[in-house]
Amino acid sequence: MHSTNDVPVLVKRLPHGEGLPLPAYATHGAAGMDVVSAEDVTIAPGARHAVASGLSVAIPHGYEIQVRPRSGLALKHGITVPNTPGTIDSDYRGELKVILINHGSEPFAILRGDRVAQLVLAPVTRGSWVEVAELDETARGDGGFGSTGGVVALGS
Ligand SMILES: O=c1ccn([C@H]2C[C@H](O)[C@@H](COP(=O)(O)OP(=O)(O)OP(=O)(O)O)O2)c(=O)[nH]1
Repeated sequence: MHSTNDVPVLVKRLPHGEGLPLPAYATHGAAGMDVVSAEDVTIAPGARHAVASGLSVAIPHGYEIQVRPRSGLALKHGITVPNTPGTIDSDYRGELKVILINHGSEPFAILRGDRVAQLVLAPVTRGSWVEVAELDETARGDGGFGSTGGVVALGS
């Protein structure tokens, strides 16, 4: 594997992606690269759309790309990624798409070139199952789903 600070990712522009900027980090410390839309589309309130990026990629084995929402769009317009984080597999060669849902009350117009989401390159740890008849005991046991306490403000 390459240094986790600079992992080359092969990217191919599709015909409808010509002329658009590649996904890019907006600042030196940004975790995600902003990705732009390759299409004009309006998402009605409550509707979903797989937004074209105009790109296909070949991520090195051992990595994935996570498609995450942009907080500004979420806060101001209710636009988010319903499958967040979307998973781009290292063996996927189709077009990278950004699934967006409009939780707002107004139609949301996207213009070609608008930054719609961010892409986070991340290492993947794969596991393998070890099947056993019994698991070890712990103090938590089967407690979950709020077993350690609720929300103070709600008195629960
Ligand atoms: O936000 C996303 C999520 C997925 N994909 C592409 C890349 C990914 O590698 C492929 C499959 O995604 P996923 O495994 O999440 O989809 P699935 O519904 O399980 O379909 P499949 O049976 O094709 O794996 O679709 C995107 O372009 N954008």
